[in-house]
Amino acid sequence: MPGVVKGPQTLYDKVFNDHVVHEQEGGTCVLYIDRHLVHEVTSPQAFEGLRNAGRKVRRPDNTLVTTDHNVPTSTRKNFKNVSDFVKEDDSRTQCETLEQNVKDFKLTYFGLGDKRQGIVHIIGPEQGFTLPGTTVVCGDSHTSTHGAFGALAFGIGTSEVEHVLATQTLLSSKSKNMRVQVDGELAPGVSSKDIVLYVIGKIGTAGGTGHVIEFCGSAIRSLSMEARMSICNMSIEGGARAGMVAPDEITFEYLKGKPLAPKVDSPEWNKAIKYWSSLRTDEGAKFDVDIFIDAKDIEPTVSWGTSPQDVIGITGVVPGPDDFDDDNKKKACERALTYMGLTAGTKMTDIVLDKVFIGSCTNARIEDLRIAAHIVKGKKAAPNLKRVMIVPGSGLVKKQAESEGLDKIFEDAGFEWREAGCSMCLGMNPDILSPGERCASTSNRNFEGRQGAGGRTHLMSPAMAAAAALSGKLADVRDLAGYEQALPSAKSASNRIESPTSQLDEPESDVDLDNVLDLPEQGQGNTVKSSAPSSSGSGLPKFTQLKGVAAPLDRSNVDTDAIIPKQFLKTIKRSGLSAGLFHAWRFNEDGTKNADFVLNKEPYTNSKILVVSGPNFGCGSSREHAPWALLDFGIKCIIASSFGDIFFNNTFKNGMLPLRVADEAKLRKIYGEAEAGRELEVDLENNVVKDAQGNVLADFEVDGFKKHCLVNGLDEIGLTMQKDDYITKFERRRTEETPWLDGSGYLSRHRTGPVKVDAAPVPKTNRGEEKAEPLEW
Ligand SMILES: CC(C)[C@H](C(=O)O)[C@@H](O)C(=O)O
Ligand code: SF4
Repeated sequence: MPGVVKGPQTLYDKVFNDHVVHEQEGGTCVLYIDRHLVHEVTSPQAFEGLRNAGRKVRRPDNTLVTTDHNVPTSTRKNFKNVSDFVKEDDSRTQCETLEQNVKDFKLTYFGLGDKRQGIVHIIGPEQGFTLPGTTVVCGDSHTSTHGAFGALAFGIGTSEVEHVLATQTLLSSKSKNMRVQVDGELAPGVSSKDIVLYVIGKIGTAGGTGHVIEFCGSAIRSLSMEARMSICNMSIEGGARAGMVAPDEITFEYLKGKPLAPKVDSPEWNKAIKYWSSLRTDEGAKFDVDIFIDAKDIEPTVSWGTSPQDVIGITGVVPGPDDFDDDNKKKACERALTYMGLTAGTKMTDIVLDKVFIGSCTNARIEDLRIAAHIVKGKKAAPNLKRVMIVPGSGLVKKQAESEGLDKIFEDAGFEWREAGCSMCLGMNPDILSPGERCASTSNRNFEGRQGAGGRTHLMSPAMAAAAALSGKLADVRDLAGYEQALPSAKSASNRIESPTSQLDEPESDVDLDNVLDLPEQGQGNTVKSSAPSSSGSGLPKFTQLKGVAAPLDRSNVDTDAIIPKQFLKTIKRSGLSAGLFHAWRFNEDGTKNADFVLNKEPYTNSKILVVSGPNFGCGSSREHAPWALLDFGIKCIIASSFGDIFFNNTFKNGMLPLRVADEAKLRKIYGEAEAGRELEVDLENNVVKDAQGNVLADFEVDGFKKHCLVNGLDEIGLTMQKDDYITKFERRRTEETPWLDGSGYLSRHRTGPVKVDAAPVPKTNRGEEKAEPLEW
């Protein structure tokens, strides 16, 4: 059976195995994708790729599009269209490009004129687009959010967005299993955000690399779906591409009445419940890593530094380099303190703030807003704060909050009540921090410059952010009278947004609905005409040997925000991105080059290779702009002890080689050569790194299939399309076994029923059970 583990299986094993279309020797699988979410930042180049190759979107009915990152959160009262509404040229171009693509490829779209618009990870669950046991992807690292439903959900780069649009599959190999078990009762004032910050503090931002985390234990089971989503959302901050929670009654209750979930009590619903109930880890299943946490050890937790692992309980003090053993960590701590303008030993509650942001895909759901409103009711924002923003995660969250009067509570307290979008989580729209400003934020990343160049972020829960807004400093929510009632107990956690059924037939869309269908024409998909030839197996320049200058970079945990900050993500092209490479490090504030940064020094201005001293290079965001920027600069190979999973994957798609050298001594030797300004040679055919004289410095391993593609310059989409028969067969079976996954259920006036695939009946086995022949790539 392809990809199937013999014996007891984990939740992840089950969902993965159920989606294997085909497995080839070496473990690379064609994995079927049930749900594809698309937004404006990571899709333009993917649609362009489809157009250039004359390819179609294979399953428009399983694709849902919205705009969230670039959108202003100012009032939409006078909204007519994005062209007039979005004032920044590059943001507007991205929004307009998305709408053109939606029209051309006939996709379901929630634009700014539609109440269902919102952050992509909020709208999927809200609509029932996210369902247990599905595979969910998006060109966005926080796709891990959807794992809260027992879905296998992970972020992908733009090349993979194109791959999914074209084939409804991805090429993937099995990850390892990691279990994070949190048992016991949470102390009053402690919420799911504190759990996940605490976990990341324990395992580190690379702790989950190469793994899928299953969150379990009594503390997790007691949480609402909203709270579970906040936890899975931040799995990526713990290095894991995906986090999962086994679906249960709380999950099923949440899904009842959601527009795209099967209709409650219908035969489909009953069948679905039976299947969903089987999605739990078998007794005795093996985890590669096990972490046990006692819920009572967790206190309200906040971040002090510039990595999500830099966290501490609110009663603690800012740590200093002496608190760490590891050299890389000492250096990182020093850097973080300088950036954050903090002194070791300062009490966390003495840290004075400039702004508070309650929003993002981590914490902008209705439950989050209810908690924050409960804390601030009848009180006022501290006078020292320049701004307190509440940004609901979606139009529906906003509507629901307004129906409960939460907007009034916030406005009476002096907070701003905004429209839905990503907003100050990363500031691709006008909501940003000014240099040096300090913000209490319910978002997920505290990277340098994340909320605005020079801005300083402290991560925390909505309850803690609300408390901070009242005191003007970081604050302990437990010092406020009545705080216990703000945080919902598990029993009261049925915060379902009533399904806006009327909107199904009458969406308030700003796109011409006659051009927006939700179904492919009888399995044809929607093609945009192009004179270019369709699929072929080749496409990228070949990578065999690479000889050149290697630049030493003395950093650890380099996130992709640092490799290329958000302002450079507004392009709709893949080229010209070197201008943004390491922007905050390479350039001074006045735009001149920082003479101290390695890539500005000779001979490194011509580097072809980057050697990084610390681990976890390319962690965080899924932006493929990071490898594009490196490549545009001339860097084709990065050598480090470890990499963020999504970045690692993205580099291969661009004919680049991320090279893992785990052996510390060997990496130090390579780094030494780079420091001395000597050339290196990376010989992929023989799997070795050599110095300029040809002496071998290290050997390395690369996945066989990935190497094959690099050495031969193969295009994975073309290769996968050659396996169309297998994909079609899988889809037929999917229609038989999980019919609720066909068709998206929107715009019923256009619907004639579920997607019909003229399938010969297939035997009722678990999907994926059929033995496939190895792919001959
Ligand atoms: C724009 C997108 C690629 C990015 C991500 O992948 O996470 C963004 O959502 C972020 O949070 O940095
Ligand atoms: S992390 Fe922030 S920017 Fe990224 S999807 Fe979530 S809200 Fe948007």
